[in-house]
Amino acid sequence: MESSSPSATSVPDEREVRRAALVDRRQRLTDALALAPYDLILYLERAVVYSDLAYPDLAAGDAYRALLLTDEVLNEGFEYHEQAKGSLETHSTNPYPKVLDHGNLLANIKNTTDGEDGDGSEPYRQLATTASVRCFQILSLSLLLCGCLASASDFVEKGLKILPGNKELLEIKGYIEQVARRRLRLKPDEPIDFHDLPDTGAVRREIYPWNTYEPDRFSEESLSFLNGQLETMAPKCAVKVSCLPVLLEGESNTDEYEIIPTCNQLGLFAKEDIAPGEAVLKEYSLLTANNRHKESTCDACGTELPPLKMQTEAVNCPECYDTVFCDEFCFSQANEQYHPAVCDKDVDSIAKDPEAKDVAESLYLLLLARLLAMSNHQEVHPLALKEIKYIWGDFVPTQLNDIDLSVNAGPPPEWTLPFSFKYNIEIPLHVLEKMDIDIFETLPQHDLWVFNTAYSKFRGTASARKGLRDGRPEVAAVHPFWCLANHDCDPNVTWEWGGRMTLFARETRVVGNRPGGIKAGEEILNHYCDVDLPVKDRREWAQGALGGWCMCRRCRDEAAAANGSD
Ligand SMILES: C[S@@+](CC[C@H](N)C(=O)[O-])C[C@H]1O[C@@H](n2cnc3c(N)ncnc32)[C@H](O)[C@@H]1O
Repeated sequence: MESSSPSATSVPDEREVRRAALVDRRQRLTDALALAPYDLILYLERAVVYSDLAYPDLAAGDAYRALLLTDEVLNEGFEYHEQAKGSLETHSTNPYPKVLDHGNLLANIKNTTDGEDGDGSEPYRQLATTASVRCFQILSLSLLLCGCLASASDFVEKGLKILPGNKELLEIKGYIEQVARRRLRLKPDEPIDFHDLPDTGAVRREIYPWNTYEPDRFSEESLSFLNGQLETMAPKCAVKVSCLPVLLEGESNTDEYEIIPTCNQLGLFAKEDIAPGEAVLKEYSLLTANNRHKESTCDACGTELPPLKMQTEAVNCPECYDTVFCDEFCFSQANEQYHPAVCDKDVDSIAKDPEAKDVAESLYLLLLARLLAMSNHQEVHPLALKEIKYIWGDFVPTQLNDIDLSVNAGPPPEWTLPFSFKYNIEIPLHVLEKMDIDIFETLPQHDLWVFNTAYSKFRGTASARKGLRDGRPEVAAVHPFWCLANHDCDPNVTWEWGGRMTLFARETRVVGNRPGGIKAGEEILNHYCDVDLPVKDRREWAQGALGGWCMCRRCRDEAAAANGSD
């Protein structure tokens, strides 16, 4: 009989109890924001909770929304001025809200305003100015913790312009300089060129404890939904659980091992025999993006349009003439699924023709913009849209991400979601504003954690196509069923993306030149890299999409053979 000793019963430790209390407080503040969406103090309070929970990115997101609301309060002509001012006036100015009583802030503000002759110092204006400095403090420290030094530095300077002697801001400025020196490898006396500061970092990639949209991908319900959808696009395939090698970060001595650790994920499997050369899956997706401004691709499916003279079936939207679709089908699908949300709204020029360093980020952002347009037009939460709901997000368990942060260290290696102020916070909100969406009223659909979750799913599943002009990625798309197929360096399919994403059974296999074709029960094995390359190059190429060093049979055999011959 099993006995239960006191140590066997799970007593939550102090850290867990504190964490649960903070998650609970976050929920109460989120509920309060649903009732008072223009209340900048609530945003600041939630930002502090996010900081305490070690989500500096989410803290920065809330502090930025609070900062936008301070602008609304201070500028009478702004769209939400009345609502933001009204909400702020519900808070006391004596004493000030607790969230503003931080370090020397209130004393500094008092000293600065005591010398003034009362001009413009209506209580709510003073409160808004004080709150803006608190926003700059949270923004600069949080962005520093995420590794976004240029934005952190920008916000610290903006805060210091209002309160030049503020001790907390000066301290943060000092930390930014320390980290900048380390990241730029500067000697202590070398000057820092602030234009050189890195501005991308990493944040936690996880299913947030409050995310109720993530399905159990292995449940009967999910699998039967996915298989129902698959019926028309891949009638000979089924989605099933697949046992995959656990991927390592780089080279290891396990290539020769017979048994390696595995994990369960989803994959595509043949239900019936598939002949060599036969189409395995044909998928149409509107979750596409194009980062060239006036480009000749279909706005809906991303197909390259034929030269103008030859266009016979192409359709221009009669309302916003510049938007072109390859045919009536794409035009009607776009109108059903997303186009009215962006039609004639001047969203088109955002993030187009980016600098070389921003090409990939711009495509991910434009995929997010398309998702938001679909969500807005269809009135479905972005994470509930079937185009991304079931997608693999390469999430790291919350417990592994929950580590102490140090201002001098930068983001820990467990944090794997690339992050920048510009692409995760600023531009997505700008896109929504262009779409005439009130970003405050629609917080549940447009909270930063929602954007981060969508980004987690796009990275690792989106495919991109290079432009003919300069070979840079120009068009990207997410095909939620195509991306269920796992990788192998001896693939049994190959793929082609025109208007549809198509998987074909290979005529011959790479290893041993065996005949192609797929037998019922076999897994559909796609390729995420050029399989004609040598093993080391393949592993390096596939690493981004796979999330680690490829451990397929072919890679392990070839690497072990190469090691043996060294
Ligand atoms: C595009 S998804 C493929 C579908 C995914 N297995 C799912 O459950 O939805 C890519 C992810 O699948 C996993 N994967 C694909 N091929 C793999 C392989 N050969 N070995 C290990 N993991 C693989 C990796 O975790 C990768 O990040």
